[in-house]
Amino acid sequence: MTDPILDIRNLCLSFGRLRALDNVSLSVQPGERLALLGHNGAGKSTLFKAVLGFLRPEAGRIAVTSHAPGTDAARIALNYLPEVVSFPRNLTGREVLDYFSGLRGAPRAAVSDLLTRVGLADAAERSVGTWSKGMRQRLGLAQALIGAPRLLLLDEPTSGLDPVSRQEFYAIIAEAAARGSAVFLSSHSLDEVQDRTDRVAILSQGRLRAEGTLTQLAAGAALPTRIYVTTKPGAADDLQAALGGRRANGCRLEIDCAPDAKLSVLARLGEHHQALSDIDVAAPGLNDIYRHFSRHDETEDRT
Ligand SMILES: Nc1ncnc2c1ncn2[C@@H]1O[C@H](COP(=O)(O)OP(=O)(O)OP(=O)(O)O)[C@@H](O)[C@H]1O
Repeated sequence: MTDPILDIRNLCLSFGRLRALDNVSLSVQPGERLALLGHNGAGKSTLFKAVLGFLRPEAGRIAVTSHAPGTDAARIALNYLPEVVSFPRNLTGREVLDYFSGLRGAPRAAVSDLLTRVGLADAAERSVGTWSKGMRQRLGLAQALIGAPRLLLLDEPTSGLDPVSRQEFYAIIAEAAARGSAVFLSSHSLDEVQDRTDRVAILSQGRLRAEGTLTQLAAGAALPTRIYVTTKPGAADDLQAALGGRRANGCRLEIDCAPDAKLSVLARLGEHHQALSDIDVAAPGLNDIYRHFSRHDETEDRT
């Protein structure tokens, strides 16, 4: 395995008595997209601010391309998109990107391509003050892509984007990852990151509750596969007596089983095929997994 672009080890950071981050360890490899999920106040922005060098942890360490946060080498290696972007209203989109390209020492010749890639070529010569929130967010993404940074740090980057723009956003970060950038983004939208990131980390009350691919998290949570059975009229009682499960209504049964028992349950249902109208099988999704790993929220106190 190559050296991680971002390496966080045993990070602890407090605001007074509040422990905002508690022994958090994470790493992101080149070309990898890691999504950080967590409720409001879980510590996501605090973690990003520590990676940026804006906040100092009281314990643990962070390395950005092996450099300490806030050093010139670390700042050159990463670009950041904050949750709420703000640009000078009187500058045009092109002038904003020209300005940030200058700051990063990146070629201005690349600005037109960036504007086109984020769908802002037609608006490029208009002042940003006349743009919609979604357009400004897309300009923020273009700004974050300047100079092909080794680490892209994106704090709730799709808030304010419509569904089509969200899809396009994830296509653009997939391209950045394919070129070798490490992508570390936070989100509240579980469905959104499910098929669009390589790994997921779940932060709750400042602690990392789980981290891995969706398959690994699903296995760790040992959540059941749910089989939805619709019966022919009058057949539900007999089928429930034979196979168990919960009645959802007069002709619908829900049967939970371990993922590796799914085929044998389906085979048993096949023996009763004359009683069946339909079957749906639902594997646990990220929403179920997220709920499982963040359920400590209501019971723990981190002060
Ligand atoms: N400067 C600060 N001073 C005191 N407490 C703070 C400060 N910044 C954050 N906190 C607290 O630290 C905890 C984590 O906040 P943080 O902003 O990192 O959460 P978050 O996961 O980004 O939340 P959200 O999804 O709402 O943006 C919260 O309890 C917050 O109130």
